[in-house]
Amino acid sequence: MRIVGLTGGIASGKSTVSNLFKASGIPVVDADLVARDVLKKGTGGWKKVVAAFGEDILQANGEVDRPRLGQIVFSDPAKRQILNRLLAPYISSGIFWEILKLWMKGFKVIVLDVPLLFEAKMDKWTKPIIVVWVDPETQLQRLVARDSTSEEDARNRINAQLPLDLKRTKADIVIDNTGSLEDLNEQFRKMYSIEVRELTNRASTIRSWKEVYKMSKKDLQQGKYN
Ligand SMILES: CC(C)(COP(=O)(O)OP(=O)(O)OC[C@H]1O[C@@H](n2cnc3c(N)ncnc32)[C@H](O)[C@@H]1O)[C@@H](O)C(=O)NCCC(=O)NCCS
Ligand SMILES: Nc1ncnc2c1ncn2[C@@H]1O[C@H](COP(=O)(O)OP(=O)(O)OP(=O)(O)O)[C@@H](O)[C@H]1O
Repeated sequence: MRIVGLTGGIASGKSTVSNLFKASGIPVVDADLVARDVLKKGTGGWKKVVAAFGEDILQANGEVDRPRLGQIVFSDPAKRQILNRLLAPYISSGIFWEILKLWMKGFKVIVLDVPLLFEAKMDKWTKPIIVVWVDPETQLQRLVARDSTSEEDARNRINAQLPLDLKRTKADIVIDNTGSLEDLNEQFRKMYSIEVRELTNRASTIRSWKEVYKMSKKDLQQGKYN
């Protein structure tokens, strides 16, 4: 199985590119969705997070108040590190199972969409690595507009990740998403036809599911990605 890595900065356009992959028939494992599942009411992750952050982070129905928890951890690196370390084992297991399910269905190429691919050292699972880049001003504007948030909160969230310009230097393929959606579509089509389609015929990045499991234990489970 070939695992294509998809990453970038917050609101740089990873989900938008993911949707283009899905529309081309390539399945995507979305780490943000896995991270949501492991924080649902009553799960192991939920219990640990409530024990560490207190019941103030809960809504009346017992689910985590995500914007509230976000305000706390994105303005305080030490608290973010606590959250990362608590959730990392659950997220890594969740990602592992999603990959395994796709493997068992017989997919030869899948995309792993992880905002913190480099921070969590999951980049070594994936080849090629696609970084969706956007210029800083556009990134800020899109984040503020999408999440209806303040510029200060948006800057905190952007600064919680490795700089996008640094991620860009680690990429095999860079998609510049500063322009229009048509422009993005065009870049995707070119990249897809040149780079991705032929991957089905090349050697695998992952040879056995045991290897994926071993890696998920070793790196991500330690949660050292702050
Ligand atoms: C703090 C939480 C509750 C805020 O939830 P919210 O719904 O507001 O944001 P959402 O989960 O949709 O994330 C939006 C974006 O924020 C960025 N982000 C999320 N968590 C982190 C983090 N720990 N460090 C840096 N950036 C992060 C990512 O780019 C992500 O795409 C949530 O982000 C969370 O549980 N984060 C910890 C889990 C994690 O590391 N997720 C990243 C996937 S590996
Ligand atoms: N080329 C574009 N032109 C205009 N708007 C865009 C473009 N690409 C993405 N957007 C918008 O920018 C916002 C961020 O895009 P998207 O949600 O795909 O980013 P993301 O990298 O997945 O974010 P996150 O890290 O938070 O998951 C969305 O509202 C999306 O509709």
